[in-house]
Amino acid sequence: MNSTNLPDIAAQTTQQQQPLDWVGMQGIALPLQLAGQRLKALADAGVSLDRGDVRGIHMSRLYLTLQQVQDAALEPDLLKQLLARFLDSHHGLSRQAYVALRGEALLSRPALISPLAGWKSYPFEVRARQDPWGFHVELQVRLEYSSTCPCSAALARQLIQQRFTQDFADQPLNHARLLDWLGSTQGIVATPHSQRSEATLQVRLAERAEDLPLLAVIDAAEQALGTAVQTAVKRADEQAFALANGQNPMFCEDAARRLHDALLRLLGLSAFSLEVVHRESLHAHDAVARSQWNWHPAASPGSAASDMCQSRS
Ligand SMILES: Nc1nc2c(ncn2[C@@H]2O[C@H](COP(=O)(O)OP(=O)(O)OP(=O)(O)O)[C@@H](O)[C@H]2O)c(=O)[nH]1
Repeated sequence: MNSTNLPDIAAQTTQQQQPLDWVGMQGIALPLQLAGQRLKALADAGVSLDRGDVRGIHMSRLYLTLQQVQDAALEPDLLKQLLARFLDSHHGLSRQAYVALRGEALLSRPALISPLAGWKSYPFEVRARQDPWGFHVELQVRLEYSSTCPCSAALARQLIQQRFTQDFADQPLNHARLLDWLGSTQGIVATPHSQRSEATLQVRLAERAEDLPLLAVIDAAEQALGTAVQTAVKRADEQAFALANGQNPMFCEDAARRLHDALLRLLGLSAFSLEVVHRESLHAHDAVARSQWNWHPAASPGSAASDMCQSRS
């Protein structure tokens, strides 16, 4: 039996006359090539159904077209071609096409001091949309870092000062004794708390961006934060990490501002939105800060262009 003998429900018309914003499939398993690796990903693919009288879209056409992304490095141009094919396969039915690809990029990260390295996983999502107003790509990535509470650090320093006053009251300062004291738990009587923290960065690419800036965004963010979680760690690396944390205490507000500045300096973006979550060890709840630049929905006519025109202030 060939397909012309099979009932085609999608081709039927419907009385309801209701166009739909998004119709498609979610959670399609797919290999991807990104950051020089072949990754396991999940994809959502869809189109608008602008003909209110048409019963259904052609799911299989989107599914089969999607298979083409596995053969080349994931770049904006590949996504643009993919969405153009989605629309070609739904000519007369759809004016908007969407794809979202989620996975985890495994990147090798060096130790702070020792000549070692290890792997770190960065969950990411790439979202692309083609509509009558243009082509839009967004990249989202999540990364982890350590944040030491600046208030706790100041409170700990105060306790250390008080202990010093107590232990050395009315005594001439003796270098050797002071050195011993500093190296003892007696001396450093209190330590600040720090916590594993998480930043989620969403960036919208400028119209003519040629690459997906996954590595650039991660590197800029980790540099701005200064205390990204580590992979391979020997004692020398842990000591360097302790120094980095001590020199770099931050509230969630500090982390959000640093990331905002870092993303503003990255070229090739037309907008971004970020959130930091400090999973507090002082509290049972999280401290959270958000920031954004130009991050309004780019679905309306002219908004993508106005994204491009706004100055980075
Ligand atoms: N539109 C639509 N299709 C669905 C849904 N759930 C499952 N499908 C199935 O997806 C399959 C593929 O649909 P089509 O792409 O229209 O398949 P086809 O008619 O053989 O392919 P074309 O000839 O290219 O249209 C069909 O067997 C549908 O029944 C749904 O909710 N909506």
